Amino acid sequence: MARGPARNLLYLYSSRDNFTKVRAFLLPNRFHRADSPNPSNSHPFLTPDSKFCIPPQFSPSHFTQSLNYRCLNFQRHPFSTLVENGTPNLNSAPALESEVTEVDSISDIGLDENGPGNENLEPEKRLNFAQIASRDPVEIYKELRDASKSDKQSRSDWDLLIEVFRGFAKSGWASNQALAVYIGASFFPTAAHKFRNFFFKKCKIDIVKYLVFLAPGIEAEKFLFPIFVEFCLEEFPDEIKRFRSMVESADLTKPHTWFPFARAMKRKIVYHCGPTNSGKTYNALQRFMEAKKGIYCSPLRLLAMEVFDKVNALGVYCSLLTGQEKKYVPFSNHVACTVEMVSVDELYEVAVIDEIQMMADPSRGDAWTRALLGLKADEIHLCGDPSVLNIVRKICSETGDELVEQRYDRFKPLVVEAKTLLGDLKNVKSGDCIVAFSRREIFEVKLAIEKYTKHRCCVIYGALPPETRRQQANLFNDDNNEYDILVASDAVGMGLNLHIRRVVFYSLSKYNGDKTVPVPASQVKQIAGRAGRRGSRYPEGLTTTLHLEDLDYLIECLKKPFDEVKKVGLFPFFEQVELFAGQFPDVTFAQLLEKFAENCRLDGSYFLCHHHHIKKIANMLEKVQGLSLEDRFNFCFAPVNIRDPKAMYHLLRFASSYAHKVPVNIAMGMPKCIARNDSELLDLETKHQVLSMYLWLSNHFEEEKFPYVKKVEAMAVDIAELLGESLTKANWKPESRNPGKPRQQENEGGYERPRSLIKLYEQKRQEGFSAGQKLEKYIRVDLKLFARLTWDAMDGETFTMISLSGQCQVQPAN
Ligand SMILES: Nc1ncnc2c1ncn2[C@@H]1O[C@H](COP(=O)(O)OP(=O)(O)OP(=O)(O)O)[C@@H](O)[C@H]1O
Repeated sequence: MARGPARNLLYLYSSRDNFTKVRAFLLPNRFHRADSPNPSNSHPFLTPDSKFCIPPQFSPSHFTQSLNYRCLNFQRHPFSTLVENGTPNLNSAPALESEVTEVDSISDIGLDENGPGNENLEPEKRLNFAQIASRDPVEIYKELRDASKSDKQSRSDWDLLIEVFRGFAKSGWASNQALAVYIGASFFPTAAHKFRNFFFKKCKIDIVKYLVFLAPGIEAEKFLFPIFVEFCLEEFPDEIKRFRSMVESADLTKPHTWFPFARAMKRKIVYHCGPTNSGKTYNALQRFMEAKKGIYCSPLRLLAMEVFDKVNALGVYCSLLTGQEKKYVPFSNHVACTVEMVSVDELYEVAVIDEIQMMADPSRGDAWTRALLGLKADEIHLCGDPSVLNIVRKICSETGDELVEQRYDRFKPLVVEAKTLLGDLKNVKSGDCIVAFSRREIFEVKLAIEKYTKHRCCVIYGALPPETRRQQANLFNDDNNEYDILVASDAVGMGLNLHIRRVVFYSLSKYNGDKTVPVPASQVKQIAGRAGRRGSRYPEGLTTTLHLEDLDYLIECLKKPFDEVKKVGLFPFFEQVELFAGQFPDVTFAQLLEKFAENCRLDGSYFLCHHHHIKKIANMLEKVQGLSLEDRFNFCFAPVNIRDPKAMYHLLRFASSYAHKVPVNIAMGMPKCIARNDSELLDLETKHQVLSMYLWLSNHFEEEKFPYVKKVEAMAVDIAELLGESLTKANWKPESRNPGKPRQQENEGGYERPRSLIKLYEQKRQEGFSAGQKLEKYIRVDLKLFARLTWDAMDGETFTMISLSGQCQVQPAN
């Protein structure tokens, strides 16, 4: 007999009138609140593409539907037409295997070699299958349970019955349905096996005949399933309870219900939707500054710092809060923060969430989702491209917030220069930003430009501290110096106000940690869009590629509409992980995260953010004794480059000191002078990252455990300055952080002139074109407009410019 909750479960389930209650009982949401909209309508499991996928048609009432369905079938196909002369039509049954296997004890069942079939019974004793089909499965189960032994079966029926149960045990459908009553997929085969043994020992002739009539397949599975559920509820209460606790503790469904206070508010969401350089953030910040109390949430420290400076300069007191720094400005009611630091406890009049499309970021998306769902603000301004507009609409309909959409267009046109740099960096011009997707390439390009032209280059890439990036940006923006070219990584796409005339893509593919892939169109747009920013001296923004071959891809990316995002990121809070950890007391933290990812339930609009880097840190910290689960969780989010062994070593050291309750010291020598070569530069970068990590930890753990904050801050400022100076003077060949990665062939100067045009010419010559002959190429600009791009294969003089604002401008060679 089932005990405790399982007994209740059985009781509720057993009463067919109580399906709604069963549903509420079976499928509670841990985060469900009484005031959440329509709790009983919530779907218990995932959408079809989630891990725990219960087909949408499933609900406990499906059992009744299933019965009705069978009855309906009978009505449509009268029993007499299916069973001629009382003989069920078994033609559709699959051929039986000759062997009879897996029967525990054949002597336990009554086997009658010449036993009666329905056709052999007197007409009045013939079985009414429609009646059997509509019987309450609870009653059938009870009847079986209470039977002392099984009725005698014919050999052929028995063989077919074995097949039916074999099919049931292997049924993906049944296994999936069983999840809803907390029979896990790994336990399902055992449960199905025991159910079969139970059935064989107790089976009644009418049920057997009906199953034989249904034959192996989905109909038989649907008939058996509710009986199986009754069996499981009584036989496996502990397994069910265990699996249910595990599933519930990994429940990430209905994330909007996690923020009851935000749900209690009627928020107004304003979506500023448009391409880069269209004034979205500017307008949102106007509202932010007008408000009595406001918060600006930034994707980058750098951008938070920019807003902090700008807003204070305009006379609105504003504090700064990032993972690494807390700058409190007295009397301030405004704060500029990084999105991960946003408070969902404070009440604000206006909140701005910048780059809202980053909700879909595979590793950081959860921070944007949390801000959108959880911010307690009367007005929330979202700035971003249109890719997440639909999903924001959906979220607003769930949260009950009002959504206002504001559309924007670029201030200045973005124009593609079809001439390209013809593969030669000597063709760079003042105001160019050359975009390369690796640190190594960035330095190669800088070296080549400075060697072969009169231009000087500033450099911006992700591993540089925000202060250094700003210093380089200022150097580039300032007309009164020789630094008129910017060489940058994709880090240039966000957060800096740069006076770029033309964005030139050095390449349009990048290494993603695994292989080299094309740069996604949305990123290409974002980067190209930096050209011709409002306020800069250039009347329009230009973009092009170094190589002619890359031009098509650039144009394709620019004209491609934004892909609609279908899912946005989520990640469990510590409390959720802690609850889940209760189910697995003996596993490591990395294994725990893995198990959480395997078992968590998500609604269809959400995905679980990547946790590879977290797992890597968790594995490294495994040998550190004395850290609580919460400590481990927090250490795993520290900003560290997991591919940098020195930085990882320092993190391990910090965690060990923390665990041993000794003050965490920085123990790192300060460099005396600027970097003279690439390895010294790399060392400066790493040192700054370690300092930054120390500051981050001091803000996320008890401060007294990190007593050297002031010293570390001063060191970080010094290193950022050294980095800036080093970059200004850098003229060496780059080294790779990743020596294993194959490098492109280099020549003496560290840069080989790309051969695209030469290759093209050679190829065309072989195809029969004579020198000077015009080649023609048609490039599709938008759905209707085609621009004819013509260039001279010999001299590369003629060029065409294609406007993507809908107009085609063909310009003569200059
Ligand atoms: N009404 C305005 N008056 C003066 N300057 C403006 C105005 N609107 C925008 N700007 C300036 O234009 C530039 C681009 O604006 P903004 O940063 O708001 O664009 P955006 O659409 O948010 O682009 P991104 O997504 O690239 O940040 C900024 O330097 C901003 O200060």
